[in-house]
Amino acid sequence: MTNIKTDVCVIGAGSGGLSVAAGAVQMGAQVVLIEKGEMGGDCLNSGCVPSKALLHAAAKGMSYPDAMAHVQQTIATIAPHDSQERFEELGCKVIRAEARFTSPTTLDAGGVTIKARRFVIATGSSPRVPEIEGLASVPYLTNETIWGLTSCPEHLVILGGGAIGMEMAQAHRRLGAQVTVIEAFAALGREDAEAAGVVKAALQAEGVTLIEGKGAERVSVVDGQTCVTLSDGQTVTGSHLLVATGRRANSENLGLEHAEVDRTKTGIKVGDNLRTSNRRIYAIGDVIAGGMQFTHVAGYQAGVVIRPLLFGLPAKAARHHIPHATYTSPELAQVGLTEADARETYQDKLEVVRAEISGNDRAIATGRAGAGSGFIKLMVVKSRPVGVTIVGPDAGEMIAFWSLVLSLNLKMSKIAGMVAPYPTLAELNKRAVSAYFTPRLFESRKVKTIVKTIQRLVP
Ligand SMILES: Cc1cc2nc3c(=O)[nH]c(=O)nc-3n(C[C@H](O)[C@H](O)[C@H](O)COP(=O)(O)OP(=O)(O)OC[C@H]3O[C@@H](n4cnc5c(N)ncnc54)[C@H](O)[C@@H]3O)c2cc1C
Ligand SMILES: NC(=O)c1ccc[n+]([C@@H]2O[C@H](COP(=O)([O-])OP(=O)(O)OC[C@H]3O[C@@H](n4cnc5c(N)ncnc54)[C@H](O)[C@@H]3O)[C@@H](O)[C@H]2O)c1
Repeated sequence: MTNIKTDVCVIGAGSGGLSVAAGAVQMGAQVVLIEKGEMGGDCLNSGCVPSKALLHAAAKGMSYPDAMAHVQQTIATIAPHDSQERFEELGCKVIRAEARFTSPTTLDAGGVTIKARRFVIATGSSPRVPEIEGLASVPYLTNETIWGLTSCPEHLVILGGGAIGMEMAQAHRRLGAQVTVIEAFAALGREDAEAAGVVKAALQAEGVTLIEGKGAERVSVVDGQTCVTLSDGQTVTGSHLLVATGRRANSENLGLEHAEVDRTKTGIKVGDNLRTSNRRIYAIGDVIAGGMQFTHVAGYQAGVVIRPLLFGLPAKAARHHIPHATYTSPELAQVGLTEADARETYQDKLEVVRAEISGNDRAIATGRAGAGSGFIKLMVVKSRPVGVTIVGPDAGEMIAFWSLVLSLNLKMSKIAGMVAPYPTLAELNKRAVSAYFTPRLFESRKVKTIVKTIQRLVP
């Protein structure tokens, strides 16, 4: 039995855990990093990276085996950055075992007892498989197993029209599969409804069948095909079933009861400072109850907890400037409040301004400005943006600019100082800001009177 004493012990070597470990060790702390599965976590091995690689391969028209080879190649290229070797070179002690707390200050990992001044739980999440009659006894895929397919499914039935469901639907349709998405409520239901509508229409135009507002009641296998019976009695039969109905925090089996760390059904409870009910233990990333489950959020939170972990300084995680994007074509990106949420919060104080992709010269020149190609929408309150929605080409790239705007709480007049090179999609940002000033400048009697007066006076 080995005993280790350390400054910081990080559980989980995924997006959040790796960032904390790298930051802490490079600033001089002793760090133990524990991982029970693959280094790199969900994002590298079964989430962001393979899904974006598959979407790319599908857009390029690759064959299914070539697309899956591209997925594996992409993972292999990025993997060294997240590897045990790299983290050991940085100075971390890496233990490949399952961690379990044994007391508020100690945990066990594969027979090693670790006592740490501070712990960071970054154990992520797993697919949430709903309780549907028959589901447990049929073969189904999740984001963890779909990457093992070697030939294109004939008909992929997807349960859940969230980010995973819609990205996988488009990729598989483009790779040649028939695809049906079954969504109990509304597909991309947390997004701006109008922007989600643009994505849904694009997928449907490519041949994806989208069934909304009907839950799956029963699943069975008939003649080797998977048969899903919906709440209205309709049946959908396909060759493969992908379950993409949300995530479940990996907060069980951690021995949290021994560590005096409180959790709810949806994950570990933390305050704005990301501290759990045990003041020595922090939690970041997907494992947090009610958190935003994205890689860049886990990374951002890692940066936030470094302050109290290493310097004993207070720190607070903000949410209002955190963007996210769904990488379908067109992409859908959001930061801050959607129009519906902003309307509820600010009512008639809210101004919404927008610009259409169809009017953007770069989009026109590159054949991406057709009907239904998308838009940018700014939600403005007292001359400051409180939310931005972009649906269209490269929306995920464009939203980063607005994250800075919201983070600095910039006024529209300041943002108007930005100049985008011509011709770029980024000009759309400027166009939306102009739309805010157009009525104030071009439709104002007061401005016209002032200009006329000055023109009479200047020599
Ligand atoms: C299909 C899919 C696509 C996605 N696409 C995107 C995207 O495009 N952009 C984006 O921002 N986000 C995306 N996400 C979300 C993103 O993957 C997660 O938000 C991110 O990985 C969370 O990071 P994390 O550090 O909290 O957890 P993870 O990266 O999952 O890491 C947790 C690690 O902890 C380990 N672990 C768990 N329990 C223990 C234990 N007891 N002991 C030791 N180790 C343990 C796990 O094995 C795992 O390696 C996607 C997710 C999925 C499923
Ligand atoms: N581009 C990205 O950043 C990206 C991509 C994929 C995943 N992710 C992250 O991973 C998370 C999980 O993705 P997800 O798509 O699994 O979850 P999700 O919560 O985004 O969507 C799940 C969908 O499944 C539906 N659903 C639930 N139970 C159902 C049932 N029984 N029958 C039919 N529909 C049902 C829900 O109404 C919901 O629309 C995302 O919320 C996001 O945080 C991010």
